[in-house]
Amino acid sequence: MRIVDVREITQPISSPIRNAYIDFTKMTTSLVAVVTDVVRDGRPVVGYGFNSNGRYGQGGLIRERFAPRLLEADPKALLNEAGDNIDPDKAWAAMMANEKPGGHGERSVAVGTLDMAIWDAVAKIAEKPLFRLLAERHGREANPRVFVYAAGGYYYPGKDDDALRAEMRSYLDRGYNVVKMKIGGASLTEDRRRIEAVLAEIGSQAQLAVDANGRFDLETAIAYAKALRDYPLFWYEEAGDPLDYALQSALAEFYPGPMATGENLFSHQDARNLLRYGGMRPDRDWLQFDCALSYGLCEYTRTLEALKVAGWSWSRCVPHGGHQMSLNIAAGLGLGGNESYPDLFQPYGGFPDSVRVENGHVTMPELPGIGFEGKSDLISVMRDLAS
Ligand SMILES: O=C([O-])CC(=O)C(=O)O
Ligand SMILES: [Mg+2]
Repeated sequence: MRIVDVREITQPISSPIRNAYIDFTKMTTSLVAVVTDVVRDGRPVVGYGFNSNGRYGQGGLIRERFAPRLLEADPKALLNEAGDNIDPDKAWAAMMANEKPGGHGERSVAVGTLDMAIWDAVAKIAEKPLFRLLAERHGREANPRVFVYAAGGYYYPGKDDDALRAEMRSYLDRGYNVVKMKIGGASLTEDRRRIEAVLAEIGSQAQLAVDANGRFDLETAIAYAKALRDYPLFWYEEAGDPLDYALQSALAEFYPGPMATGENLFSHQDARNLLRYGGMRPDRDWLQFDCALSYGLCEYTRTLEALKVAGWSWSRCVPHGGHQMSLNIAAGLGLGGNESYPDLFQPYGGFPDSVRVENGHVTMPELPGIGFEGKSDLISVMRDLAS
């Protein structure tokens, strides 16, 4: 049993949207396929992965360092004790050989992409949905019903409050009861008007989260906090720079409601520092680390361990990214839910075709692996890369 090939390609996931920090007109993702010599249902097992969204394709790093290390490793050294499957932690260690600690940069994205594909292959070789495999490994009961919220509310040219309201209404029509919109890409006065328009639209049918994408300095973050705390928001996300723990901590003094952050923290050490120094409150705040951007599930497991040590429940995690990998982790390990982008980043984000959102929840189908085979538009681009 061995990995016989690793393929990668950079694919566009661009759209004319903008958050407070970047536009997505040139956004890309790396799609990878880890091809094994294991045969299931008459075809070779291929694991697939991609790097969530927001960090561009990682082809250079994958081609030059991480894929060669996987392929050059002694195949036996990557197997589990029983010798009947790949051990993802051993594959991870092989990829990270001769990498210094710290300075996580974007190599965490390259590794996270390959890690997703390895876990997909491992669960397919085991002939189980990844969420069931994870629950078994951790001695837990899987819960296939997962909370999801609809992320959108971006700025884009010509979009007025009516268009924003219509967008949010369409999420409610599709079964969501928490929606998210961007702030910080306009003045506070304008953002207040946008928020009030959305709150008027959703009424008591849903709750609203807002996301500043790390745009604010301390003063602006606090000015927004003072305005936002009058609204019944689901959360106030990523007010300041992701690594500015002092800002996040100061913000807590002005914002009694739930805060959320973490999508741009790419290691368990950074996550632990957020818990140590960021003033985040385990009884109400939300952690959004995205495994695909942060060295994958092998590292995410260490992040979850750091949560436990700091006294946080895993149910406070609602990962960024809207991908099925985090959906599996949520169902298998009891996270609080997962992001979803009903209209964006397709075909990568979203759910298998059979899945419907009901009362803000989805129920995972019993598909081997991560479940990409259940999403026809996605599996077709994946099979174009390798099948
Ligand atoms: O606009 C983005 O980069 C995505 C984002 O922050 C989120 O989904 O929370
Ligand atoms: Mg965000």
